[in-house]
Amino acid sequence: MAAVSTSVRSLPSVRHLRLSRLSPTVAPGRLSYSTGIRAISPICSVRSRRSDYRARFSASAMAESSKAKVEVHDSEEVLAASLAKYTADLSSKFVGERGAFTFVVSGGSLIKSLRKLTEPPYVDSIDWSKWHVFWVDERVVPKDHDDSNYKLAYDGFLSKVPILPGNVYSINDALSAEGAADDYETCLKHLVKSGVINISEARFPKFDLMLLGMGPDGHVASLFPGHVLINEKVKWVTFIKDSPKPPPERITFTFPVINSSAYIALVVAGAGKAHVVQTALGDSQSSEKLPVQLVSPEGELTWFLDKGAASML
Ligand SMILES: O=C(O)[C@H](O)[C@@H](O)[C@H](O)[C@H](O)COP(=O)(O)O
Repeated sequence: MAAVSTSVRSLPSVRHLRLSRLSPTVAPGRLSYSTGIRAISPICSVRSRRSDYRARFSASAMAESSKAKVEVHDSEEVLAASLAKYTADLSSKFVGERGAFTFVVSGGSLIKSLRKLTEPPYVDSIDWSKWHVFWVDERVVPKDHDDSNYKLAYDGFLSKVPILPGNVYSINDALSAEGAADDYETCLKHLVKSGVINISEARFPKFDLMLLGMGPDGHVASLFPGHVLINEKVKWVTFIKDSPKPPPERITFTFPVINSSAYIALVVAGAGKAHVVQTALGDSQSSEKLPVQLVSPEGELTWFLDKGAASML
């Protein structure tokens, strides 16, 4: 762990490590705020023409994190409390600045870690009416299927807070994987146009906060190690039909979209992922990066780890 220096805040249960990583070229986010939010239909059924699938850059040429914050918590319970405060603070910042808060979730154990947001004080203090909810990836199954990330988020989070149903942007589950990816991208384009979602200088959607889980193989969203999709540089949303993690058919945001985010939280708990956390945050010499190592937002990246996940750092 060269290149890691410790700067600890006074919170008793939290260890903050400030990482100074390799490339100095990735500047901290310059946020641009748009106004004039218009309500639009959450049903994103307009089809777009797929642009060519062009992978013009190799994954290893993508930017690496210039800096990331790492929080290590005594337990997943404490992690969840910290994640709730972090999210609530960003919600209030963005609602104050731009009148909306665009919030992206993944599937997996992350949703359980959002539970503190559904309890006091946050359930009462957050301005939920300004929230717009998206998925960084989704399994192409019906919304009432046990594998659905929408169902997971609905059961564990959305059904417990007063977010407007019209501000929840789930996939059209009547479409094929390819169709659902096109449809979701078109939906994002409408929301960028109407000012709900910010746009980055590189003309990708710039979400206010994206929460990512990480798989034990280092995947994020549905971007898996060694898969061609990690090189996608043009599309906003793409699809996979051979996901190594079941179910096989999914749609996923691409790295240019993920890395346009103003804030990203990588939420990882459990000793089973300690090895990959060590690889991701350590001084890896390998030229082939894991997907999680390609998470390098324009804005701020914070890792939320419990002791188990951080045990090899
Ligand atoms: O739909 C999915 O499968 C995901 O969005 C995926 O990227 C998930 O976040 C990781 O696999 C971590 O999942 P766990 O936290 O459950 O291990």
